[in-house]
Parts: sequence; structure tokens; C-alpha cells
Amino acid sequence: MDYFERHEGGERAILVHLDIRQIQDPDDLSEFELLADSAGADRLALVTGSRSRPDAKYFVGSGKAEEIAELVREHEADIVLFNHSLSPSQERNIEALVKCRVLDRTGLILDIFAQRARTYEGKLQVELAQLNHLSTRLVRGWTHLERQKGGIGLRGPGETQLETDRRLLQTRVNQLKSKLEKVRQTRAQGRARRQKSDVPTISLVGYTNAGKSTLFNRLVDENIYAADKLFATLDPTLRRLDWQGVGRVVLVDTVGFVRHLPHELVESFHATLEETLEADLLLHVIDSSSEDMHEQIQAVKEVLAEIDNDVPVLNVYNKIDLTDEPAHIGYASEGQPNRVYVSSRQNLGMEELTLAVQQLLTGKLTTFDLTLPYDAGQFKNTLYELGVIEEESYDDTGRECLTIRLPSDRLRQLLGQANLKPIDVLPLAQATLLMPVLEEFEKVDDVEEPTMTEAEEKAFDEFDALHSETADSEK
Ligand SMILES: Nc1nc2c(ncn2[C@@H]2O[C@H](COP(=O)(O)OP(=O)(O)OP(=O)(O)O)[C@@H](O)[C@H]2O)c(=O)[nH]1
Ligand SMILES: [Mg+2]
Repeated sequence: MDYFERHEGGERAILVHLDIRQIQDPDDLSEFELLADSAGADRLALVTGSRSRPDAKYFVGSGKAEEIAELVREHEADIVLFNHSLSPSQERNIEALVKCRVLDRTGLILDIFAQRARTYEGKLQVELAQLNHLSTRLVRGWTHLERQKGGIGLRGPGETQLETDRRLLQTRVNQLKSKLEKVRQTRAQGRARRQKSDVPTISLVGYTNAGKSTLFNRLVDENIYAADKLFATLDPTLRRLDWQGVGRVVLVDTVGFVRHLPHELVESFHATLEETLEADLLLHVIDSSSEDMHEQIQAVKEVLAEIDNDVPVLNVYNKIDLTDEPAHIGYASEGQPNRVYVSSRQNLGMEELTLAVQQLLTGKLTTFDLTLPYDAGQFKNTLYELGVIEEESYDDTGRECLTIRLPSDRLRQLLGQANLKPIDVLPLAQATLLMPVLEEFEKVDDVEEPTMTEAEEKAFDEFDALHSETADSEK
């Protein structure tokens, strides 16, 4: 996938980080250093400073630019990393001055993504993002691109090198897009299948380095790549598991969020976020030992809000082995668990996590007393199979009375499937206060047999959305 020469680990790097007063919430310096390490850079020097706004030519002022050039010579650096977005011309101007490669923040993150991409789709996404990033910077040498495509016969008379390169680039971009579309279709089908099989999906989301993959591995009990580096995970990784105490679920490990993810990356990782949206429950994994915990939680919440996510969230405060917090569950005012304190690495709080997840997934169990109509045998069988019947008896007219315990949403869903309509269904606790419970169902005759299940409809809608999205972006 290497369309441009990616640097090898251990490259000698000069880091540049300015405080730009115009830009609020400047990228944190320590995160930048972490990013540089993650890319495999050997940090030789750090240039800092502040400006009220970026310089048009070099981003930094010309004095600062000279200083960087001097450091490059002195340390024999291979690369200068900027913790900012540079325009193509700024990047070119600095390169000309310092006489080594210059990478901006977007380029740096892309580089890390490229190193970490493990799945086919992830690799396609990264390459597409790289090419998009590079297309605006297509002034430097691109002979290797030409070499790759053979070059001969591709260059029309009078056409400049630049135009040829642009054309080749476009060809490759189109290829990638159609490959990606295929992968996405396959994935949408997989999703539809999963929904039909009624297995709940749980996604691990959170800031980078929070410990998602560690928790994932712990739960899956299967080793996938986890390392003390940013973006140890790039692609959503799915595993089916039989979670003791919870039941069968699909677990999804996702790529870590970073503050100020470049917009082009947000786009190219849309599929990852969509996957997140699909879940029945999100485990928001938080590094509770981090000084930046609150900012990181906020950053994740913002991303989730951006993709319009209304899936229930359980906050998982991880790494309690580094804090004083004991393993426990925290509850929201409505009595639902909303946070749990664990250590994935030290295996603490896993029972609490299981309990909280179980409660959230099954919903709040409620007791209902039902009086069934005479012809509801099929419905009763379904309840039997689900194991939700606690008591059964007959009333004096010979109709069956059941006491069942299950989430009210689930009951509503089952009633709909059986074409039954409750005249009145009261939770037992309220009902006993009022009177001896008597509820009835009446058969609904004028309801048409549904042709598609809700899950199928949803899958179809998604499919359409994916298609129109791809079509739009190709215009
Ligand atoms: N002390 C401590 N370290 C942990 C714990 N859980 C994870 N870690 C460490 O934190 C680092 C990051 O863990 P990962 O599981 O790779 O984090 P991640 O959230 O998947 O990171 P990205 O995939 O980059 O978003 C690794 O060095 C883990 O060993 C924990 O409970 N306690
Ligand atoms: Mg990970």
C-alpha cells in the first residue's frame, strides 16, 4: 500500500509545537510526543513558541524556521514533525528551507494508521485517506508512482508530469473506492445477519490508550494485538462470545478516538463509527489514571454526539490498579448501572462489569400478570421457550393466567409478533395496590402480516444509505 515512501522506525525527528492563540484548545503537547513515539520517531529536539496566528509562508515565523533548519543540520535529522495542519505550500516552503522531509499532524496520524491497519478494509481506508491528503501536495517527486503503473503509454503528448500523476492518482482513488464499497456491502450483510440472529452487539469505545483492546482480550480470552502504543487497534474487530452471566454477544473493539482528528480521517473512518452505532450497548472505556481523563471523556462524548448516537452507554473506568478506587458499580438515579470501576490488566471488577452489562442488556425486569385469550397457545409457547413464566393458573372462566417477568419492551415486541394487543397491562407492583389484576388481550384482526421484520428494514435502510453515500462521494 505504500504509495509514498513511509519512514522506517527510529527516524531522527525534530518536533514543532506552537501555541496559536487564535486556535482554542491547542493540541496537547504530551499527546503529540506520544503520537511521534507511536510513529516510531526518535525525538531529538522540540521547538516551541507562540504566535497570534500562523505565518503564511512557513506556519512558524521566518526566525523560527531558521532555528528549525539549524537544528536539523546539527542533529542530522531525517524529518520535521509539526503538531499542526500545514497547507501544501507551507509544507513545501519548510522542506525547501530545512532540506529534509516535513510531516504535519494529519500526515503523522495517517502514518500511524498505516502502520497499524490490520484488516483489508482498514488498509483500503488508510490508503484512500493518504492519497486524498497527498493529492493536494502533488508537486514533489512522484516517479515511484509512475514506476508502479509502468508509465509507458500513459503519458499523453504535451501532458506534464503533474497531470499524469494526477490522473494515475485518480485511477487509484476510484479503484479503492469501488473495493471499499464491496467490503462495506459484505459488512452490511453481515450486520443484517447478526441482527436477525438476535445476538446483542457490544462495542468498546473510548479514547486511545484507555485499555479497550486489553479489556477486549480479557473478555474474548483470545490474544489479538495490544501494545502500549497509540492506535494498537485500527479496525473494528468482531468476536462472538458466550459471556458467562450475560449470554451470547458480539463484541466489537474499535479504534481509539483522538482529539482533533483531521476531518479527512473522520470521513475515511466513517465505517468504523457506523459499526459503533450498530451496537445495543456501548462500553466507554476510560483511562481513570490519566490526568486528562475529563478532557478525554468529553472528546469521546463529542464524537458520539456527532454521529447521532443514542445507544445506551456504560462508562468503564479502567486502570483502577493505578488509582485508589475499589472495583464497584455506580448507579444512575433511575437505578440503572451507569459506570463500573475495573482493571482489565489486573483482572479486577470483571464480575461487576458482567453484572452491570447483564442488567443493561436485559433491561429492567418487570413482573406482569396476564390473562390470555383462549386461542393464544402459540404465544404461551413462546413465553415458555424464553423461560419467563413464573406462575400459571386459570381463572373461573377457564382462561389461563400467567405471571411473567421480562423487560416491558420485550413484552411489547412479543405481543406485536403474536398479533396480540394488551387492553391493559400493569406491572404487578402497581397493580396489586389497585385491585386484583385482570388484564385481557383481544385478537387484532385487521393487522396485516408484516412483510419485513424491523431488523430487516433497518438493514435495508442502511444499505441504501451506504450506497447513496458512496455515489455522492464519487461525483
Ligand atoms: N495499569 C494498567 N494498564 C492497563 C490496563 N488496561 C490496559 N492497560 C495498558 O494500557 C495500554 C493501552 O492498552 P490498549 O488495550 O492497547 O488500549 P486501547 O484503548 O485499545 O488503545 P487504542 O487501540 O490505541 O485506542 C497498554 O499498555 C495496556 O497494557 C489496566 O487496567 N491497568
Ligand atoms: Mg486498541
